Amino acid sequence: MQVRNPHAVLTPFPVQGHISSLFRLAKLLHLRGFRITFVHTEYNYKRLLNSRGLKALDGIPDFHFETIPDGLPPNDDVDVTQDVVALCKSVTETFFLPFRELLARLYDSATAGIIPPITCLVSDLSMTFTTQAAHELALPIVLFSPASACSLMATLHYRELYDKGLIPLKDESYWTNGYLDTKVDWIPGMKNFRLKDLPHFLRTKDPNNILVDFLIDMADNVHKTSAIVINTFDELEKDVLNASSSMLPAVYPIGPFNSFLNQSPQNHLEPLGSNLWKEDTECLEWLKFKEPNSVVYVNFGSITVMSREQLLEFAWGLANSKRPFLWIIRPDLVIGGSVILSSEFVNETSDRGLIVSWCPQEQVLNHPSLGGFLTHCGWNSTTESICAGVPMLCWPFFADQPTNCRNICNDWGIGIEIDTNVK
Ligand SMILES: O=c1ccn([C@@H]2O[C@H](COP(=O)(O)OP(=O)(O)O[C@H]3O[C@H](CO)[C@@H](O)[C@H](O)[C@H]3O)[C@@H](O)[C@H]2O)c(=O)[nH]1
Repeated sequence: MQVRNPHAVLTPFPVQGHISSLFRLAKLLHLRGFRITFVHTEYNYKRLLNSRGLKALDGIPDFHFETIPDGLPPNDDVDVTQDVVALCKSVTETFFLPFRELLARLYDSATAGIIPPITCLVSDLSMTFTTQAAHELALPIVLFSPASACSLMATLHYRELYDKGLIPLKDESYWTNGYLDTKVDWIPGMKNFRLKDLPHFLRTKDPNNILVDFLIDMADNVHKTSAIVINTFDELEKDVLNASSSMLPAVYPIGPFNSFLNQSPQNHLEPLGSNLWKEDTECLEWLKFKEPNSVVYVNFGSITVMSREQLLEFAWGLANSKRPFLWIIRPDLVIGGSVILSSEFVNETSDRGLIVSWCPQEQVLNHPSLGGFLTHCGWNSTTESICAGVPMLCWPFFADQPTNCRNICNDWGIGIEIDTNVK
């Protein structure tokens, strides 16, 4: 009898930071002999082809892509992956049916002997509809957390924050009135945390906030699966992982994925990438001419936005640091459109600063010229920086970033936080 490869269907939440890490897990599974079906939204699939070339997703045996619509109105001018609220709403309301249809098609192909039958689904925690589809079709499902164990644990306690009356916030002055300094010392495995250190979605006055409701649904859904994979490792988050063992289904902290991938022979998978923006590789050439450990690398990930004033603060901070810097400014980083930096700034920094719109971040972080990383503390950036041994200067923007920042600066001692008074 012919033995067929196990077949995993992986479904990321359709934003860059979630796609990046699940894609790495897909590659690791493929290296272990799995057939992979990786499910993108139609929109993101088009973006990948645009950024990486039409052939970039073809030709690797047993590594396949499928697409489902994202349910958002077509818009060639606006990047829909940047509107997290709209995406969450659409995930909840529109993704289930096309996903179930896709599984039915894969089932038919497997029955016809064209592909191996689906062994299991591996889905981002945020894609809760996949659990229902798995149960309806009697398929095993494993959930995947692209964020840290600590952020997951905090999110699992959002309902309790409500029950204790700590959220929603009572008034707008929470930024300045010290309320966010309120101690939260009852979440298992998380010592000395304050409200401001928890994933930032709780900073709302709205009792029916879409994102908070979305996260509470996500937390409830966690208990409907048999296993959770987290892109973290025991030594980094021992306390919270220990605490989670009695609260959650089986937890597998099998990260950091980038490190395991880099240790595996994976040249044949090299052409497969997950960056939705086109990478500028010339910055790697530029880095070659810089002193070891000298360059400040500045990157705020794929979703952070900032005001013109904030951008200018960073610009002049970099200019006044007198250090070489590589700064990634996405075209949509600044609210209200791109900013042309003054000729004064350009003259001051042209011999030691390089600005590009997207880079191969892991290669940059591992370059010997890197000295430090000014980061928004996205979990991928955090783990990539840890693996590369690069200290961090932290400017958390939203989501799980305050939690990561707290761990980086207080528990792990590998970064310092920028005190943000500029809004
Ligand atoms: O120029 C760039 C910028 C980013 N990246 C990659 O893109 C990913 C970005 O991920 P992350 O650092 O986690 O930031 P976000 O894109 O902001 O990710 C979202 O998703 C993460 C995982 O859930 C969360 O931790 C973040 O808070 C959330 O904003 C990383 O793998 C980077 O290496 C590049 O390759 N080149």
